[in-house]
Amino acid sequence: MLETKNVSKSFLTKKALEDVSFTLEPGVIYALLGPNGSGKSTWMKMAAALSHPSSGEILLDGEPVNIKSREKIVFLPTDNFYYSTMTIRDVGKYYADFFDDFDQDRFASLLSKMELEDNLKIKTLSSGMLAKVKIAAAMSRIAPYYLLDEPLNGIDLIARDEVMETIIRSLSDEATIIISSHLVEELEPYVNKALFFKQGHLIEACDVEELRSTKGISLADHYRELMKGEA
Ligand SMILES: Nc1ncnc2c1ncn2[C@@H]1O[C@H](COP(=O)(O)OP(=O)(O)OP(=O)(O)O)[C@@H](O)[C@H]1O
Repeated sequence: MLETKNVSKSFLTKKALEDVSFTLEPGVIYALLGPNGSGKSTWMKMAAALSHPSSGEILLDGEPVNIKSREKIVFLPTDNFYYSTMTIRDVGKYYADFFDDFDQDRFASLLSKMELEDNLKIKTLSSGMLAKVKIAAAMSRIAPYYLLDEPLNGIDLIARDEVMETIIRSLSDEATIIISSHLVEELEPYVNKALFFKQGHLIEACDVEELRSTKGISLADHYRELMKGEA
């Protein structure tokens, strides 16, 4: 279980997150939604043990997340962390060296689904192609938790659905995934639950199917309602 308990995070005087609590359940696909600067990446980096809460804690199976928890938590950050001279094949080797759970065959198959040749150099890729390589590498790890920060950035409209399907198909039934994105409509068909951040607060957690059946509104419309007044 991945539990966020009363987590706050400040950068000097800026409060990026304030008293946020929620638990990610196994086998659920979550959308992490909120306007720019609402704290989504800040939470992901802390859950990936790349930074620490100012107060509160994030617990993986009862223990505060730490370097060791990276074995169970796959994190896809927004920035590019590959060397420009690497080929896509080198990216696979680099992951295989770092992570025992990295599945080279799955990486090859995901690259082929996304029509990427593994002899291409990182510096020659378009931003959409690079985004696909990052997704293929992350989803080739076999882990219980995946945290994807804006994975669809740079990917064209037509390819987004294919990429989302590739992500979802790569998951085992028990795996938990949380995807942050501003592309609410694109995420909607694939997610079970949504967490809404606004100005550093978790303002709502909802079940997407329930939203449609009881309120008769889409996730995107619910988002618009909740974020009214935001720039
Ligand atoms: N290293 C940092 N130093 C100072 N302030 C930071 C730092 N990282 C984040 N912040 C601030 O914390 C707040 C939350 O930022 P965060 O990146 O988590 O938002 P976000 O919801 O991921 O935004 P976006 O959708 O634009 O990516 C913002 O006001 C941001 O300026």
